[in-house]
Amino acid sequence: MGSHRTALVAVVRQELAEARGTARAVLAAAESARNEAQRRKKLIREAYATCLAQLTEAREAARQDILHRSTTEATALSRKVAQLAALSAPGAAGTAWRYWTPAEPDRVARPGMLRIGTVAYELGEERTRLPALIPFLDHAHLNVLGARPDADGVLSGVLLRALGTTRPGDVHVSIYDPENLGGTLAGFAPLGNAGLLRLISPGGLGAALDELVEHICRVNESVLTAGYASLAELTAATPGPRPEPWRTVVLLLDARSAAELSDSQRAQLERIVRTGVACGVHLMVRGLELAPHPTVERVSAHDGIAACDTTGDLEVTLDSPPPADRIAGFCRATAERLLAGPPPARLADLEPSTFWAESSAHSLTAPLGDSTDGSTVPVVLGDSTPHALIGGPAGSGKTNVLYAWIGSLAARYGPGELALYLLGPSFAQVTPGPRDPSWLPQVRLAGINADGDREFVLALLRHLGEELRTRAQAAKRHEASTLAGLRAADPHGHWPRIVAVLDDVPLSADAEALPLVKDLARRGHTQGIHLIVAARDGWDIDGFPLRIALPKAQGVLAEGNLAAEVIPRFHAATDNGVIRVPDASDRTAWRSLQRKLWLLRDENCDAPRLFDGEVVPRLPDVYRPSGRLPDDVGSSPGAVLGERIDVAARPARLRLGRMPGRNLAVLGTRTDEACDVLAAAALSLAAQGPARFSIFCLDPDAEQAAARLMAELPQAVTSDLGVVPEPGNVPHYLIGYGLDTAGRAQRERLRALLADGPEQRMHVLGWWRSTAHLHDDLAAHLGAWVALDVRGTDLSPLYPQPGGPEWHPRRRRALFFDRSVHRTPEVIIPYEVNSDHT
Ligand SMILES: Nc1ncnc2c1ncn2[C@@H]1O[C@H](COP(=O)(O)OP(=O)(O)OP(=O)(O)O)[C@@H](O)[C@H]1O
Repeated sequence: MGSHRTALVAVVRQELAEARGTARAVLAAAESARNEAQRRKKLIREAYATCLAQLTEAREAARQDILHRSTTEATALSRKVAQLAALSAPGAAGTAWRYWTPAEPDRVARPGMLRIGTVAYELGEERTRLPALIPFLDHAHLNVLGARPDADGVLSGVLLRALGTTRPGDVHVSIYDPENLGGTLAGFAPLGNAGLLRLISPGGLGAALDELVEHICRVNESVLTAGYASLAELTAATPGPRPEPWRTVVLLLDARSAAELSDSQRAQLERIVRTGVACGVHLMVRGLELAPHPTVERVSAHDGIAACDTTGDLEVTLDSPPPADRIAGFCRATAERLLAGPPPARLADLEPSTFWAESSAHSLTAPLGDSTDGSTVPVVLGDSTPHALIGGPAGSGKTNVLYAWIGSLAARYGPGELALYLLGPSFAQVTPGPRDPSWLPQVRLAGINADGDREFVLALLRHLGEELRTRAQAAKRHEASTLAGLRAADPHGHWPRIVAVLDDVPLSADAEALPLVKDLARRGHTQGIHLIVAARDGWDIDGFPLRIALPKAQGVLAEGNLAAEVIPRFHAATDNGVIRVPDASDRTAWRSLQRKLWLLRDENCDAPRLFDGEVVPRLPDVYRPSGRLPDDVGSSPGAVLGERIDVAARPARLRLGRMPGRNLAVLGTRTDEACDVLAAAALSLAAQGPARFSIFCLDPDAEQAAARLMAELPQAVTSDLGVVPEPGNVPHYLIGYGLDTAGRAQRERLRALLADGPEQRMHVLGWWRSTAHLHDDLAAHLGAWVALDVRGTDLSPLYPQPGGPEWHPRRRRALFFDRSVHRTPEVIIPYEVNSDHT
């Protein structure tokens, strides 16, 4: 029993121990599960916190980015809006009263918007303002409602800006102010002095409205007849002053006076609202609500704040009214200017709406200036007025008239229609210069500083004579009798009208030039060649039917026409009336026009040739030996001696063929020029092919020049004329300096060379200081000479006619005579050869 119990106890114990063990295990598992759950919970918490932080960060970054972008875009947008506002209301239309000055626009400018205040808005941290603009002239009537002082301020501001952005006289104002009888806008009263302002009496409103409606009918009729939809369109298409001024009618009403308006007055007002803007009639109404219409701009103003149709919901802070003294000062000045007449046209006002759009087939028509009413006055160079004479005393503005005319012509007729030859002291600026590379594309030739070079004037006249002959022959071939006919028969030919301008060129006493001018005047116009001559008083010539007289000019206009006596400064009188000439000599204005035309030119258009009598031409590089020379030299190489005084600036050449007398004498005491002539001759001969040179210098003053020439010439040797060089196939030139002092033996050899050399291709090019040492035995073999400071009579031994040629020596000019070519000698400009290398 005891053992049974013991066994039972043991079993129970055993089971209890097992149960305890199981319970412990379950507890341990439960604990570890709890730990795991807690760990997970912690992890989740941490992840949640990280996620939250990241999200916050991302949200902040996105917010900053959006903020930055919106600020940048808003700044750019606001800048653009500000630019747009400045463009829509430039200058006097938009500047604050503190800085305000009136600005007269170009004739072609159209009215823009006008500022009445500002609109504020937030830009980032800042508060910014933009001008609040409303339309007026050509666009809208203005209907201001609200508090009286605010409304009056808006009205006076808009009226002042409208007047200050248009030309004096272009806006007429009528004011109906039944309570204050004009006192409300008293500052504008001075406009009345020039007829620009009218007060409508309290009983006169009906008549005034009737008259406005009639005016609208009349304007409408002429606008529609001309094929336009509005006065603004007609004005834009019509050159000159406005065909009709704008009419601005200010009605200052209050509740009582508004209630007193009769039905017919209200009906007339409605008509004006509907039709006025297209006819330049604008209402400015306070105290009465106009019937809604697209052309009515409504402004409601209270306590310095306004809302208007153009700015919509935006609140406008109104500008304070313009200062009364500013209004009065402006109106006084405008009235005075108007009474003094409109200002003269500017050079830019002579420009056509399209450059180079005209054909010169029948004439050249261009305005020279405007008349006192502001309309431009065209001047015609054509069949009945082919040539013009501009006369007036010194400083009266002749050159200025020429510039105005040239500019006006050049703006209308392109280089295919017009070619200009200009001779006068001021024409350098139409050619390219170091400071301004532009030129006038129609100019073929400009001559300046030619006072001492009548040869240049003659060359130009002869060139025109040549052109006349060429055209006459072409016309004959095509059986045409006028330029228009020739151009029609030969449409691919190049037949521009030619205008030659001679400004202050001494012609009257020139027995050679005058017949050439007369001949051109008589026959030029049929071939499209026109002359414009500007001269001081005392020059008169037949064949110049178009007369332009400057103040105090004598004998220019028809007898009995005293206009020149009475016209003021900068005016010009013609037989048809008085012209106010713009300031065309103003460099900035001229350059601006020239630059525009220059940019229009064709790429093949050559720059004009400039002849400047004070500039010494350099020996062109093509006449210097450099690079590969031709193997063969022609049978009569040409020695280049200087520049010919002609239209094309060609070199004067002396042909040195195998014929007796083909030698050259350079005569005169001006060492530099003599050395330059010899150097140019020798270098240009060397540039044409194989040649030999012997340099023979007897004058110490010329040694340096002789040495320089030696250095530049290939195959040159010095010589003392001890032996006469052997003839050969290659031409041989003996360049002799200061041959006056040659000894007897040298002279003998020289004579032999002069006499027999040329036929064996040996030629002497020699310099003698005077002709005294050129005895007949030498002179007989000198077929050509270049004379510097030698009197004409001293040249008689070398000249076929007794007494020698007529020659008045002057610096850097030489008389060139080649017996086998010239009938009379020609004046040349010796090239400068050595200025750049010493
Ligand atoms: N319409 C004008 N408006 C303004 N200035 C002008 C006008 N016409 C001429 N002038 C000025 O008057 C001055 C003299 O003009 P210009 O040289 O044209 O006279 P001119 O008759 O050719 O003189 P001269 O006979 O001495 O050559 C110049 O300074 C020129 O700028």
